[in-house]
Amino acid sequence: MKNTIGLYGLGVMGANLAKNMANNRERVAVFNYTPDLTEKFVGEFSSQNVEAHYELEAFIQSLETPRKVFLMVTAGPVVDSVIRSIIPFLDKGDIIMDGGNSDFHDSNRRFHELNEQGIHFVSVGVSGGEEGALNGPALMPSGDACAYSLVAPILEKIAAKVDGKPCCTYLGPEGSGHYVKMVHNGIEYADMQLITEAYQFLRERVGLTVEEIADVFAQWNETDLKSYLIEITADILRKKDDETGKPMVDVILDKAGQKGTGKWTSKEALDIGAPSSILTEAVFARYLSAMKEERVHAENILSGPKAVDDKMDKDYWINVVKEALFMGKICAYTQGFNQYRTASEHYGWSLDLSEIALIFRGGCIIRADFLNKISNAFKQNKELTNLLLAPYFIEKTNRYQSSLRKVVMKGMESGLSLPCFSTSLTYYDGYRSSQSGANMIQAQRDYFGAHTYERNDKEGIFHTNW
Ligand SMILES: NC(=O)C1=CN([C@@H]2O[C@H](COP(=O)(O)OP(=O)(O)OC[C@H]3O[C@@H](n4cnc5c(N)ncnc54)[C@H](OP(=O)(O)O)[C@@H]3O)[C@@H](O)[C@H]2O)C=CC1
Ligand SMILES: O=C(CO)[C@H](O)[C@H](O)COP(=O)(O)O
Repeated sequence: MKNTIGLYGLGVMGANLAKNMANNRERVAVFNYTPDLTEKFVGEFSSQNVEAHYELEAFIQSLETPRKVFLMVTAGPVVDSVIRSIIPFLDKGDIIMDGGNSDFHDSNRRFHELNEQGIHFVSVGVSGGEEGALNGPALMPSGDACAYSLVAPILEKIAAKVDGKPCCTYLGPEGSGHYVKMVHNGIEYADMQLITEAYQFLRERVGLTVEEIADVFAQWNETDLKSYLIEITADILRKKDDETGKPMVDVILDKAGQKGTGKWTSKEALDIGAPSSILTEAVFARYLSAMKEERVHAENILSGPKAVDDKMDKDYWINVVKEALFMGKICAYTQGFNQYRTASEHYGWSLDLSEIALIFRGGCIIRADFLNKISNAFKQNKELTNLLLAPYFIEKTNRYQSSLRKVVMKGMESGLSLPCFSTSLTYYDGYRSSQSGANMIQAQRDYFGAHTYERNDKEGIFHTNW
């Protein structure tokens, strides 16, 4: 009997996706570039639904037609070289899926190049890490809708489920699925940075211990802040280092790494004119964190405000920080979904923002209860220009904006760097201001470069002889 799907790439994600498919009664052929990972996979997982292959041609020929090949390999040129290697064994109508964190520009190109050869290409954004890949990731597929309908039964089966609905929906043409995954990661960066700033404020300004902050996060996870990232933050704060007995978080070097998807989101925001400032500030915060040696040097040279030793009411401030964090998250998700809307218009993709929020409810790193509210907001008003203007978010921001202000002011006053909290507030205040100050910029542009301006009292294009 032929296999229903082929999984190429048995690294961290690919191995677990193959197990997930087999556990869901798909007959999976597996292949890896080097035999070592295939041997490791076969050694740790045995299932009558898995057939391991060490020859590429035999792997492809073991698949029922139209053949469905799922690639889970390192993003970038590797994907192109793998596609080139399997093409000779494929027939017209076969389907290649790419589940890696590929740049959507590459996915657009691959979609069209393969289309010309009669091969369907489905971009599949995958989120959920190692555990999600095994037990149910969030999947963001795009490409040819007919091709998707052929792989949908498998993808929807292996995806996470929330309220019985798979966290997997066809999103749009070309590489739009990888675009959705990219911005998901941009939002992920912002969410992580906001949580980090809440933690820093509670520790350095309010004076809570690591253990107390773990309890605070665990308690927040019982509220409207409930989310995977809040949950794991509580777990992280409880973990002690075996060697020193110190909290794990205190022995980890404060230099953040990154693989690039957050940066791509920001570059793309600049290209299409989406004001994703909080997402971008989170990328810059990682860059600044990576300059550890310079920061250590500067600490002894550059002055800040005098140490403040006012006693802060712990219970009062825990609640203020909670509301500030929720407010920051609302602004960050607003920017991410605004970027989807702008990209959808820019590329002509017709992305359904309500469906994207539904996919994110389970399996993925940014899964959170309040994605239901985001989904409802876009479902109730398809023309919604900005999430901040949806009734639920108007009510929340009206209540929480003053808390974000309090945390930013207290933090700034004491010299605490709060890049995403402060940028959230700046974005919120900027968006709700009918008067922006850009009239001055227009005047300056016209003064030095005769770039012209519009007037607010009559139609037309004007220039002043300054
Ligand atoms: N880890 C995570 O949490 C997530 C990762 N992703 C994305 O999934 C993809 C895979 O990630 P992950 O499983 O973590 O990575 P791993 O490093 O664990 O696995 C990489 C895979 O790519 C293969 N590969 C590398 N170079 C080549 C090549 N030249 N030709 C053929 N195959 C090659 C490797 O095979 P070999 O051993 O032979 O080199 C291996 O199977 C990436 O795009 C990643 O960004 C997406 C979501 C979450
Ligand atoms: O895609 C993911 C989750 O959704 C990966 O975990 C991602 O690689 C994390 O990004 P970075 O390494 O840049 O922090």
